[in-house]
Amino acid sequence: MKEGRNTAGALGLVLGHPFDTVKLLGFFKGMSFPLVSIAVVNSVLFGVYSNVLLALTAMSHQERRTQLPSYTHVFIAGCTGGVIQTFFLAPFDLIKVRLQNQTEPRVQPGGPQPRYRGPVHCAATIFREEGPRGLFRGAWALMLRDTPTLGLYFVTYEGFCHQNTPHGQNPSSATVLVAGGFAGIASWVAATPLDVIKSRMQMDGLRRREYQGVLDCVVSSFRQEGLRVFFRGLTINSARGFPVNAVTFLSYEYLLHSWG
Ligand SMILES: CN(C)C(=N)NCCC[C@H](N)C(=O)O
Repeated sequence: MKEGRNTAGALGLVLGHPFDTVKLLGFFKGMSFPLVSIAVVNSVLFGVYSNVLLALTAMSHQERRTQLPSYTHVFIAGCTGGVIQTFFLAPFDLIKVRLQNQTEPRVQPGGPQPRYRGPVHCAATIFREEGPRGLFRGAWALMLRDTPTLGLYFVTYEGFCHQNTPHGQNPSSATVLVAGGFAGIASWVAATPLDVIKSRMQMDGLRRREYQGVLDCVVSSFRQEGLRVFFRGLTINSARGFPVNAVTFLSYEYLLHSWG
C-alpha cells in the first residue's frame, strides 16, 4: 500500500515536472529586458557616484567609514550619478513605459498585431516612426526627476548607515538593508510628482502631440486633474522602493568589499 503511494507520488512528480518547468519559465518570462536595463543603469549610477565621491573627498570607500564625507559631497556625487545615468536609462525607461501602456489584447492567430511586439521591436518602431531622438522622449523630465532625488537617495543611505554604525566599523547587513530601503522610499516620495510627468511625456507623440514641454505638461495635468495627479502611484512606488533598494545597496556593499 505504502509502496503504491510512493510510486504514485514519483509518477506524479515525473508527469508534473514538465508543467512546473513551463510554469516557472512563464513566471520569469519578460525578465531579460528589465535585467539588462537595471544592470547597465545601476553600474553607471553606482560607478559614477563612487568615482565622483572619490574625486571630491580623496578618500577610499574604507577610509570613508572612519571619516564620513560631508553630506554636500555625497549629494553632489549622487546628483552627478543621476545626470549621467539619464542618458542610459532614458531609452530603456521609454520602452518599458510604452510596453506597459500598450492596451491592445494579446496576439491572436489571424488577429491584429499589437503595436509593439516586444522590447526590441518597440525600440525599432520608435526609431522608425519618431526618429533617433524619439528614443529620448521624456529624457528632460527623467533628468529633472532623477538628479535631485538620487542626491537625496545617497544622503539618506550614508546618513542612516553613519547614525547606526559604531565609529570606524562597517555597517552590518541589517543596517545596509534598512538604510537602502529608507533611501528608496525617500527618493521615491520626492520623485513621484515628476515621475507622473515623465511618463506622460514619454507617452506623448504616440498619436498626436499633446504637450509642448515639461512645464506645459505640469500645468495642463494640474488644470485637468488637480494637485492629486502628482501623487499618483506614491504608495506603490514606496512599497516597491523599500525591498528593491535594500537589496541593491546590499549587493553594492558586498561587491565593494569583495573587490577590496
Ligand atoms: C527616481 N528615483 C526615485 C530614483 N532614481 N531612486 C533611486 C532608486 C532607483 C532604483 N533603481 C529603483 O527603481 O527603485
